[in-house]
Amino acid sequence: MASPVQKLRAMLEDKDKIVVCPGVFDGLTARIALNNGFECLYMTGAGTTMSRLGMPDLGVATLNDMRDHAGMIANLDRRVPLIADADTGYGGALMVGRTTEQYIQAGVAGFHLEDQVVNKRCGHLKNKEIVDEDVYMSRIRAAVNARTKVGQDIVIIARTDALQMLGYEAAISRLKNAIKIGADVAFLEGIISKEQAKEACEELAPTPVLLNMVDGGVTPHFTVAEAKETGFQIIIYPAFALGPVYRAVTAAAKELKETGDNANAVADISGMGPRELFMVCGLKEAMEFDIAAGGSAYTNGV
Ligand SMILES: C[C@](O)(C(=O)O)[C@H](CC(=O)O)C(=O)O
Repeated sequence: MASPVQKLRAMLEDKDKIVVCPGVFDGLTARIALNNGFECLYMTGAGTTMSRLGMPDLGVATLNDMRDHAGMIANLDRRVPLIADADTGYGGALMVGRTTEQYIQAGVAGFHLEDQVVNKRCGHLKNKEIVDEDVYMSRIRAAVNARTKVGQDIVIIARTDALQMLGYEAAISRLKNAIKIGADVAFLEGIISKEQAKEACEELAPTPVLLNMVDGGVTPHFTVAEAKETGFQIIIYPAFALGPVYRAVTAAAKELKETGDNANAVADISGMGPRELFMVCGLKEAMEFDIAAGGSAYTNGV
């Protein structure tokens, strides 16, 4: 069986293909995306920071938070590659190397590293700060060298946040230089127009380019078909699950608080008791595994 990273590389080699990655932020949202047949997942750092730490995307999550979360998600279904956010790499070159090794060991197929200061923020917020290009290059080089050192593959996605502060030319130049030293995919954060998107894909070709589809951020809305037509080869949706979960849980909270009942919220999942919900997270396979190993706890069901 091809490894997750081999699968991701094969998808990227197909120039007629766009890899669609719903953003997941925990085991349940990952399971829902997997059960709906997506061929690649994206672990959002913003969502991880919010769900795991209850904090905004301001560089609060550490390597340990991110690696543990990514490892859990990547191993739910080893047939489906995971692209995971690795922010700034969490420190100097040595730390970026360690991050790379640990993401590889965790089973992550691809990850992105950016040029914001370690005290970073979501790429769609104002007043970002970036590091000098030589520091950024040392991050990318550290990732490339760590990959070589462990002798196992991972797709390195170079992200630049330089567009907001330095402008288009400087941002593209950073991405080109990152590619020259071994990055596999380019990620221009905070694209502000469809024209800019097209120009970037053309200038960076044949390197695959990733589109970060943050609705409500600075980038205009693209459908998958439009992104493909523009020349992107990966599209990530960081808020794919965050928005729906926020809305649904807020409605349920209001209902229970205001009416003293949760009838509407329950009606939304009618027919789903605990057993059906656990099915979403592999109940059937877990029981089958136990039975196949000779266990008797689940032979009569649950
Ligand atoms: C892609 C991103 O790094 C993420 O954490 O998912 C964020 C997305 C977001 O905050 O909505 C980003 O910086 O664009």
